[in-house]
Amino acid sequence: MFVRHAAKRVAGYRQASTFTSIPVIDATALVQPNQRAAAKAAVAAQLHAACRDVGFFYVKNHGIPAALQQGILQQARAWFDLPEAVKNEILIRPDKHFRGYQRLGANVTRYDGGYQRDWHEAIDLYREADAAAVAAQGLPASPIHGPNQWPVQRPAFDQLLRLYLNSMLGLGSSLMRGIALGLGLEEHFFDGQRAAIQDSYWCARVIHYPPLTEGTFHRSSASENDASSSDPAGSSGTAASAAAAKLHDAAAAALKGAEVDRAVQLSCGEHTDYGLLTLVNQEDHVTALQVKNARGEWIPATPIPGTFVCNIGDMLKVWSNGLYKPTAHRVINADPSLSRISIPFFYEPAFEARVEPVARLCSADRPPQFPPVRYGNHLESKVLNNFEL
Ligand SMILES: N=C(N)NCCCC[C@H](N)C(=O)O
Ligand SMILES: O=C(O)CCC(=O)C(=O)O
Ligand SMILES: [Fe+2]
Repeated sequence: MFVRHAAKRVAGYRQASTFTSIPVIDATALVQPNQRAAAKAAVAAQLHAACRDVGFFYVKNHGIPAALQQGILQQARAWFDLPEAVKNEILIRPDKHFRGYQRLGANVTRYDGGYQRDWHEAIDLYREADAAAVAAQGLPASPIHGPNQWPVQRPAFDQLLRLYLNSMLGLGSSLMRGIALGLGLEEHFFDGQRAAIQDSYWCARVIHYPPLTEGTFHRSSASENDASSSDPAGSSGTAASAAAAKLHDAAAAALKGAEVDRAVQLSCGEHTDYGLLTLVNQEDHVTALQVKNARGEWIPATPIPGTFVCNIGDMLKVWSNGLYKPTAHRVINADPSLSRISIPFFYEPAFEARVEPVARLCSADRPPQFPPVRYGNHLESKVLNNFEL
């Protein structure tokens, strides 16, 4: 099976696709030391086919220990069981750099002409970026730069999460090396030489999806979710946080009045991811993530124990000059008796990365399809517009 794919390495622009299942890829050759080049190339060819034709794949034998992959889900579940007042100690806010705990309904999915609240609660974390250090490098400030609000209310979770995120950063970079090879690029293409700041501006979202059948979103609880009225510390802050608050107010004003009543409440609305590569750690007991194929059919990403579900994001579309496109997906947690935990880890470009079609993937037939974009701008355009806090 390896050999057949490996022999057939063509970068055609076949348009995805009427896939009805999601391929499973064994990552051993990318994550274990001293692997033969031919073995890496074989995995790279599978990644290439999956990214081009589906935009989604599972990885197995990824090197993250089962105890860590499972343990972090269990710890997360216990954290979400804490009283609301405790969780609100790390409430997400503009002046907390959009990091921390988002309550049910705080995150929204935008549609033409409106938005709908997603039916989940979550903790958002990003690569920590110290504002003073950013300034010292002569780089511009961002409302997103800052420290994380770690879930210190449960130290065991906090500690395991730090270990987990570090491990996922390693796995993300290993898989991106395979993807670089699959594109016919130098193995380390995505490692950091693409940017002024060397590191991936990774993101992680620890998510709890209650069953949808607990009721569609109530407008009354929407107003309870008004962070500014319930948070005495909200007014303190520096010029930077004032600027962040102002930016956010402008975004919120754009959202206000545009909340739409859609017939169907979703756990997470249809979207593509923002960056390079998403790795989803999901509980095994419920199928809720769905992936859209070219016929508009929703294909379930049924949990396969021990794997991560992976998908590519908007920036890989640009870098690959449209050879790879991010695949739309959504979450519907419909079973009334089951709640679900998932932890997507987003391996992203550096904040300052200038993302543009790679010259080798452009030709006279196919000139650059996208203008260059600074990843930080793309991220800000999403994060500053996807919260109704
Ligand atoms: N945080 C990242 N990168 N994940 C993508 C989240 C997409 C869901 C969000 N409601 C939206 O519509 O954007
Ligand atoms: O919960 C999941 O399975 C995926 C969530 C997702 O698509 C996202 O947060 O970007
Ligand atoms: Fe997603």
